[in-house]
Amino acid sequence: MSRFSEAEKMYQEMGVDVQAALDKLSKVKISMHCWQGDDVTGFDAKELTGGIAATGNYPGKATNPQQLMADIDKALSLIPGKHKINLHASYAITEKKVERDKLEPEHFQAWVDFAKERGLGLDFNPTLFSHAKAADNLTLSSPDASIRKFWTDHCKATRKIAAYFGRQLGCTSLNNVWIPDGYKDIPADRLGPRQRLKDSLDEIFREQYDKKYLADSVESKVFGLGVESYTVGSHEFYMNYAAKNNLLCLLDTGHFHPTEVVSDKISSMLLFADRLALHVSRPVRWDSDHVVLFDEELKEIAKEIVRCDALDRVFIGLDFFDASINRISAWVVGMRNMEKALLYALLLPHRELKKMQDEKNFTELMAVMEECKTLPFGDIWDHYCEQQGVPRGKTWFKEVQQYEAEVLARR
Ligand SMILES: C[C@H](O)[C@H](O)[C@@H](O)C(=O)CO
Ligand SMILES: [Mn+2]
Repeated sequence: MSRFSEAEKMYQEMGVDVQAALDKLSKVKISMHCWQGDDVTGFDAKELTGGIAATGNYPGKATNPQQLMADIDKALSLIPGKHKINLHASYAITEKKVERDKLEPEHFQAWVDFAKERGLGLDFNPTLFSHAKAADNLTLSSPDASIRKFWTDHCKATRKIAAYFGRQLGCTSLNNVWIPDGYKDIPADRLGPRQRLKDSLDEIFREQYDKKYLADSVESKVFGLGVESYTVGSHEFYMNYAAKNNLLCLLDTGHFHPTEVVSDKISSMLLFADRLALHVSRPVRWDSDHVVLFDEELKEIAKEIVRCDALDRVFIGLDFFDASINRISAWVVGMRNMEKALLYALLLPHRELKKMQDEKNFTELMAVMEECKTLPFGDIWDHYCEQQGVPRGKTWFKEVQQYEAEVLARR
């Protein structure tokens, strides 16, 4: 009997249908963020601003579209499943400089072709940072009407581009608005900037697009570097704005107070909205954007999505940028871990566990939950990787090492 068959039998004894779990996982699309490949630099900017920072100086980062695409290809060859690539507007591929408020779908045609050839989806984000007009960390909430107009036009342009992605690829594109706006020190006026942000958003979202192709989300944050005292786009602001305007609320796991967990928010959000978006990251003491590990909170997030039967209602995207390690390895570890967490969650006997909770059988609930932790999960995961034609175990790392020696080290 193979290790997989033995493992499958053990899961069956717990009441879990392994084949059904593998089948469900193979249909999940995770959005892999392009910006891990070049430390959020983009092709139209020089310096990363906006209260976020990529720290480290690992050699071999992508510095042009060809390199970034080649690196994404390498990473995807080591990740099971068919996924999406998450782009920022700063990754437009243009012959001459095109200002961000003038971007059009054609400036992303190379990405559309790239995605089409590989059967991938594309998600999108306006880039309201790393730009002269965002120098003070004031964009959509700026007191300067010309600055607000520039960024409002930019966001409108990105909605049009994302809708184009959705139509071209036959896969809904999520366009997520995140802005760096805030103040370093205690503000004299909290309402004004939020009122201006609300007005800008009303203008951005005025035009209606087919929801089959475009999903709009807004991402909150608790604080950023240099804007420690006040963030205009707070969680309360965006949760209310999204609910009232039928948009998706995007929860970034690094954008809450350190003892707050996104896993506990998912069920509440899904009770009141059709769809939810996530940026899965790993905050270490703050919004540090470390690579996602197969840790307790990641498992808990995956469990909540699965328990709510919401795999088709939650847009799962990754958001981290570690410049201190091999960037392809960072992608592969994060993506494989997100998938591992989903598989782990799909392999739990949720109905039985829920029944124990409802019957106040908390002793057995704890005992069974603990037993589940030592089921031979790794054998099922290895089988899934083989089934999907990617290396299992740590064999993928050798390929990263080889790519580093042959490609990255020569840049
Ligand atoms: C580059 C991303 O859009 C950015 O990380 C944003 O999503 C964020 O999380 C800012 O802290
Ligand atoms: Mn984010």
